[in-house]
Amino acid sequence: MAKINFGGVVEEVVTREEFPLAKAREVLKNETIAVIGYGVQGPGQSLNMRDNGFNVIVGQRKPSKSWDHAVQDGFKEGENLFEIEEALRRGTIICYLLSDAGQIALWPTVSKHLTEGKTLYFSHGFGITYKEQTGIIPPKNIDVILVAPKGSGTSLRRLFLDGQGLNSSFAVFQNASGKAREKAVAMGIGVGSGYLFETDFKKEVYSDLTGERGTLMGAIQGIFEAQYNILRKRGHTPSEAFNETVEELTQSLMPLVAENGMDWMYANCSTTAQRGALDWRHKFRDAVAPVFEELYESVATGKEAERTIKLNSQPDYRVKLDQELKELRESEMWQAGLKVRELRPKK
Ligand SMILES: NC(=O)c1ccc[n+]([C@@H]2O[C@H](COP(=O)([O-])OP(=O)(O)OC[C@H]3O[C@@H](n4cnc5c(N)ncnc54)[C@H](O)[C@@H]3O)[C@@H](O)[C@H]2O)c1
Ligand SMILES: CC(C)(O)[C@@H](O)C(=O)O
Ligand SMILES: [Mg+2]
Ligand SMILES: [Mg+2]
Repeated sequence: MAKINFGGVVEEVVTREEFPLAKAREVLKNETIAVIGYGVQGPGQSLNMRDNGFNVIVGQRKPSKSWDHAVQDGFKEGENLFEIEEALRRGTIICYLLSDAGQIALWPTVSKHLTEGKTLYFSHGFGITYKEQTGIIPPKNIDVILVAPKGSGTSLRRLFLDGQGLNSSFAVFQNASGKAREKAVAMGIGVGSGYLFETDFKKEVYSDLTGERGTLMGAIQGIFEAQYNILRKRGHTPSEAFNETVEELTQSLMPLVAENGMDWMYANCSTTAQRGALDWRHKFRDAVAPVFEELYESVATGKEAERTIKLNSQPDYRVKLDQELKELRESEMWQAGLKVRELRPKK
């Protein structure tokens, strides 16, 4: 493990240099890796592992859109694409990549196939951490590991095809074989991680749920809306409000942050902008800090898990989610965004 100083705190990470793909292939050479579920992570992880030379099979309900998606991606029925139970029977490493709510429904089926020597793999600490609510309690005589790519399965695949890699966390919950850690790291390299940092199942799920409800997805939309609304209320046009709220951020400023940090982005803006941003950041931080306290508490007490399980286990959960996404898409702000995107000059 490489020791890296992250802002004054030394942590150990696994890089591709010290754990090359050839080593990962050697560790997993006798394994049949069964990816159960072909939603967002399923395609990204299984295609990267397949391209990396691992023995991957996909298990998916048939007929379903996800089954057709797997066929389009080159998986062949009876060869490396099976109905879920058949994939569970064949797999030695079971990658449980159904939705977190879906994992509860299928657990009685999955657990039947978790015989001694097999490995259960997750990409989220959800099922294990909230076991009182999920009922996911694996048998003691198997390895239970986690590799959680820190980003969308779509980005995992895109970055892999670009020759880069998304960072992932990894963790071991049960080490029946004595080799669980090595297997987890090998899987992390196999799915195309850039580097891997160690965590445990609880920390993974607490940070992940906080992040996606917070700055990564929930808070960012909330802040966009608040700023867009005030600009519109004060007489600005939709195009001006959208450009000043979203387009400039994604097209001009965030790429600079990604490249070289916030101070560098600030330094590439006017001194007027720097003065204002450096003053106002404190007020925004203090205003949202109590919301983040509430959010973390909701995650830690299991309230977020309870709500997710309850709503995403209903038969029409997909219809309802799609309806809410449609409302977002059809809001004035994002309709303005659609037009702004169309006006971007093409290469
Ligand atoms: N989406 C991401 O990019 C992402 C990133 C990191 C980690 N994760 C984690 O990876 C896991 C998989 O997430 P995802 O977003 O790919 O899942 P998803 O919501 O896209 O669902 C995956 C598949 O589960 C199937 N499914 C749902 N309920 C089912 C049921 N009852 N029986 C059989 N099949 C069912 C769906 O048809 C779908 O093909 C989750 O634990 C998630 O938290 C996801
Ligand atoms: C891609 C995310 C938000 O990082 C993941 O955590 C998810 O749940 O989809
Ligand atoms: Mg998540
Ligand atoms: Mg995440």
